[in-house]
Amino acid sequence: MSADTKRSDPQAAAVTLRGLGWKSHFQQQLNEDEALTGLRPARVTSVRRSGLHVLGPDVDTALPPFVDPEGGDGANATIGDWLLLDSELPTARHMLERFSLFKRRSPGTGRAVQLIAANVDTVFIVTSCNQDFNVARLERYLTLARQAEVTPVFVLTKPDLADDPEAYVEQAQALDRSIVVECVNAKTEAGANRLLPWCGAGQTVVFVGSSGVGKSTLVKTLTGEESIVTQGIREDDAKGRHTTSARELYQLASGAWLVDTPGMRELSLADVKDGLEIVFADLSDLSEHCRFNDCAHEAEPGCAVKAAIARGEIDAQRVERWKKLVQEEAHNAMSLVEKRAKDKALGKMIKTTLKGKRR
Ligand SMILES: Nc1nc2c(ncn2[C@@H]2O[C@H](COP(=O)(O)OP(=O)(O)OP(=O)(O)O)[C@@H](O)[C@H]2O)c(=O)[nH]1
Ligand SMILES: [Zn+2]
Repeated sequence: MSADTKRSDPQAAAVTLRGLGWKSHFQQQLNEDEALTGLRPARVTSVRRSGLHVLGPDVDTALPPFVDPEGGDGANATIGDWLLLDSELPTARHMLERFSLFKRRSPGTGRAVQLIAANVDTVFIVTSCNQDFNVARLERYLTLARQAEVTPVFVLTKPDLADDPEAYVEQAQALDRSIVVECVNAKTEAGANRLLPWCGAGQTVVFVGSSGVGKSTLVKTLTGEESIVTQGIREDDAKGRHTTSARELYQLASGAWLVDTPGMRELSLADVKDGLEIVFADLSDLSEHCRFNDCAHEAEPGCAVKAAIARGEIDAQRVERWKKLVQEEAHNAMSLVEKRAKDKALGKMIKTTLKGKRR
């Protein structure tokens, strides 16, 4: 999204737990653990190297980075997380269990997991009714959404520039009959307002999609001109100067919270095994009937996938897209060390083969 996207100031409106996205999912955790009594919930609205910013009904402050002592891969508090604060200082004591999470592998550093955003309700997967429309890309975003356990909504923009927008809607819908497909002219208020059902008070949403598909245009309308507009919050940098930094979680006119972080663009297809099994459930089920456990569905005998293609029961192109994503996921999920070892082994194998040929 372009930097001139207008931001409403979360401090402007009265802050309530529910308005911040508090749900029974979180309340239950409080109720079930006596040790948490008396702690105050606040939501992480921004994450920097220097620390977090949290917002709650009676708190709006910077905090040092928080790592939940219970540990694990996802122990760092990230944007959208709920923390429980000590009433005095305030200090973060506990992180509440998330209901959804976008994460990625940081490139080049082996297995380190980077958390992008937590507790997101809806991901708007935006594409246009033109050459940007690409079924493989939609499947890729869908896989990321399913992995994160966030409800996907397809948003098809620029119908006003297309001869037959319905054809695009039909193609998107065919990917998954259970997903809502909205076809909207992003430049009109009526168009953007079609997204309001997912943007109620306390909902958390995020937009993904290629550059130029209309994400900023939609957000501008949803931000609303009448709300107090800022470019972010002022923070002192190390040299004591005021720098303006955008918050990564900010509020739309309807009361929803928008995740706006560059991390969303850099999501890679690592660790999306579950996502792939949901998006391509029919194909993974089918592959369980292949004779070989590790069937690549190429030329193996007894391949159930190939057989189903031959009988005309499944779409061969979809199978190819699935195989490509599965391969990409496996490659991304490998650590750098494993990748190097694999390359080395391959190099050795080629050398030996060449030697054998020469002989
Ligand atoms: N005619 C028409 N133009 C649109 C529509 N949606 C977006 N546009 C135009 O497409 C251009 C790109 O829109 P943006 O909102 O900047 O796209 P973006 O997805 O935010 O792009 P990035 O900021 O690069 O990620 C702008 O000139 C918009 O006015 C639409 O539904 N109809
Ligand atoms: Zn097979």
